[in-house]
Amino acid sequence: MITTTGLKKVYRSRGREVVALDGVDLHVREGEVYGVVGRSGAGKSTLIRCVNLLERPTSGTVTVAGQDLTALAGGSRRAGAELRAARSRIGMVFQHFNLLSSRTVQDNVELPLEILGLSGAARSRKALELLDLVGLADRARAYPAQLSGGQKQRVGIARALAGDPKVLLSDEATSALDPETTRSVLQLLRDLNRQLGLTVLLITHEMEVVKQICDSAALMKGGRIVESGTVPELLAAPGGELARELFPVGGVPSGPGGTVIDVTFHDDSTGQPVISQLARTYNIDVSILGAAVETVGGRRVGRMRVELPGTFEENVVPVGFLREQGLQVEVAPAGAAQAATPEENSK
Ligand SMILES: Nc1ncnc2c1ncn2[C@@H]1O[C@H](COP(=O)(O)OP(=O)(O)OP(=O)(O)O)[C@@H](O)[C@H]1O
Repeated sequence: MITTTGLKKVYRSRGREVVALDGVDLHVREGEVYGVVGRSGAGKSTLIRCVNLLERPTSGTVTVAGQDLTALAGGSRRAGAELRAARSRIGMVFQHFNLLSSRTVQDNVELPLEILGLSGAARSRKALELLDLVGLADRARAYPAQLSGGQKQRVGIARALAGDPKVLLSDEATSALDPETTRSVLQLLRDLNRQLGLTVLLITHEMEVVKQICDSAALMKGGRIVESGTVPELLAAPGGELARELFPVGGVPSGPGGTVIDVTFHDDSTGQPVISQLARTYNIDVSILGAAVETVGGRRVGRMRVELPGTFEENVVPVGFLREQGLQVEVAPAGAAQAATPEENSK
């Protein structure tokens, strides 16, 4: 649904060059919620602004719903008619809501419809429908100053949906909200994603956002995507930074001579007594070093770090047994597992 290839953005200011995007290849599938995370300055805002061409990339292409936006005329200051039309099909929500304080809630939602040239009656009908969808039908006549932060963001979301977009971009939509309001706004985005088949690309610096609603995620550093994949894939990636941050599980090995493995299990296999089966079947002592079960993207995911006696070679069969039970097994990253060599880590 959204594809960028070789996306590069270089800002030039006062004779200095800043490479904000350094060759970003992003692929967001239709109907998924995709989160881009990274520290301040990683290039997240630039990326999202390049996706709807609010910022014109220095090079590379952006395709949304099969249309190459970079081929359309115009840019950040003055977009051509085709680009304006394409943009109206891409909704965007902002961290600070960007509502007009002098307009009522309903009039804020009607604004993009005015620009699209809808008649007064059609605008009003559509705005009320959208406010109902975000749970604010009774606040249509209120002004932004009379709303809570969460309600303001709901208005922002209703306004973003005015052009019936298939794609919604979210620029740190929950960063200004408290944790409880954050959860309810994220739940709304998830519901809209499912109900309307909306593809959502969001940027955030909060791992909780990825945990709660993302199907896929990417980690940005220095203008590049350094890790990406579906959330289950990321959780299973050995030593992956996103996996560690999404779902930290620690545990110190008892000493040298053992093999430390991280076992990840999903919905079906949570609650199965696989570790005791392993110990019984192979008559080995299994030490559990750390474990946790969490809900990530609406699915129950468990992770356990266990230590098996002996070298990795001696444990090939027990590891194979765990994999046959549908579990993802990776040799724990170096440092945790003294017995593991780099080759073993990549097995
Ligand atoms: N208009 C601009 N002119 C010059 N440099 C810019 C401009 N916008 C962003 N940059 C620089 O580009 C780099 C990436 O910035 P960007 O805002 O995309 O990062 P970010 O990950 O979104 O960070 P934050 O969460 O702090 O916004 C930074 O070094 C930033 O200083």
